[in-house]
Amino acid sequence: MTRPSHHTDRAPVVVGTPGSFARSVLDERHPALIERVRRATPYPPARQRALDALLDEITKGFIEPLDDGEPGAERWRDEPYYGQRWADVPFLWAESFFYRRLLAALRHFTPGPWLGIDPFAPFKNAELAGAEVDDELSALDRLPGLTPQERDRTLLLSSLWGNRADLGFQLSTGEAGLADRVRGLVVDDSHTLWEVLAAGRPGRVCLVADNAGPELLPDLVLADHLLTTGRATSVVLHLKPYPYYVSDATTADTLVCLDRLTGASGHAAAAGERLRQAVGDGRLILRTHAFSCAPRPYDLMPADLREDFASATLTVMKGDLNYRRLVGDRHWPATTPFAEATAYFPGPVAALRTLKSDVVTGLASSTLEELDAGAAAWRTSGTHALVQVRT
Ligand SMILES: O=P(O)(O)OC[C@@]1(O)O[C@H](CO)[C@@H](O)[C@@H]1O
Repeated sequence: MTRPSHHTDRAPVVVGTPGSFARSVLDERHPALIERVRRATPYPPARQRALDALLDEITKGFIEPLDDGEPGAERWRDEPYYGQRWADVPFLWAESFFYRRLLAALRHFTPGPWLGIDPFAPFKNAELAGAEVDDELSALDRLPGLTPQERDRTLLLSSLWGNRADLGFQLSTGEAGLADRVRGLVVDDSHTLWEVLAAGRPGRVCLVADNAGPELLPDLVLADHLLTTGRATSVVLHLKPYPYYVSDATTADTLVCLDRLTGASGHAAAAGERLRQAVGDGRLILRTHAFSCAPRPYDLMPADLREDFASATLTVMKGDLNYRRLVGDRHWPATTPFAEATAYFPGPVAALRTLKSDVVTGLASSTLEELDAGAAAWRTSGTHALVQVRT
């Protein structure tokens, strides 16, 4: 049985009525994703029929549990939402279970020819192969010309903004929307982030990754920077144990990114070599925990994960989903202090996130007023970002 969240006084975001952001994810992104997945990989008839059934269920039906024979089904057995309409359950739970059902439909966990095949790999690979990535990697050669402070800021912000373009997001906004983003930070606690790292050195940093490819590359370069500047003696990179939310980074994606770095030139290649070495001598630790794909907020994390975060000088949470899980996917007033929403967290924690869903905390009331008076979709369009730190 799951223990209750610390945040039960705040209502969770449910998928809800048409017109809400959460509902658009279920009504538009998930059906579109099923179509993309089936176009990207030639699945056999039985898998195609399983995808048809899933599409039918999410658009017209009620939530069905995983088959008893599905590997890991016991983890999902006691959930309270089976038999309900997809629109009536918490958004966090619905999305997570959708990805688990998609993998079940494709036999991702079943011994046989489709075991371990990542249905999102074609999208992730295409993104990583893009010329834009070459440009971003060669831009790293300008780092030596910067002051140490400018270097810190550049690498932190490139990791932050790397989160703007996850593949799930592109499904409904299109490439054009990505080009003209305004780079607006709604909260910038980056000075506190560097202070926490300076005060805690030599220490271990947990970096909870989000997306693969163009986000993971700057995350890895940041990890290298933390190691080479002595801010971290080791970096624990938390990855997803299986494909999730389209573009989330797995161990396989990390290895591909390391190759992409070492295959480049200049600073990128040197960082790639150092990171390979760091994996080899235990200073860059790749970790996957089942809870990383759980449909739950972090306040319900299991003891071993809590200990991991407690032992770190700083835990850095990347991306929108990690943010939703960190503060609970709940209806917080946007001016609720970030420290209040994350009070349960076992150590200092930082969020690096572009805003791609309704939940936000820690805004100054003047900032909130300004945002509400401007572009309607500032919470969900990825045009804004934040660096928040709780010491
Ligand atoms: O965690 P990420 O990659 O930054 O964002 C995940 C995301 O695209 O998925 C959800 C909707 O599908 C939203 O929370 C968010 O927009």
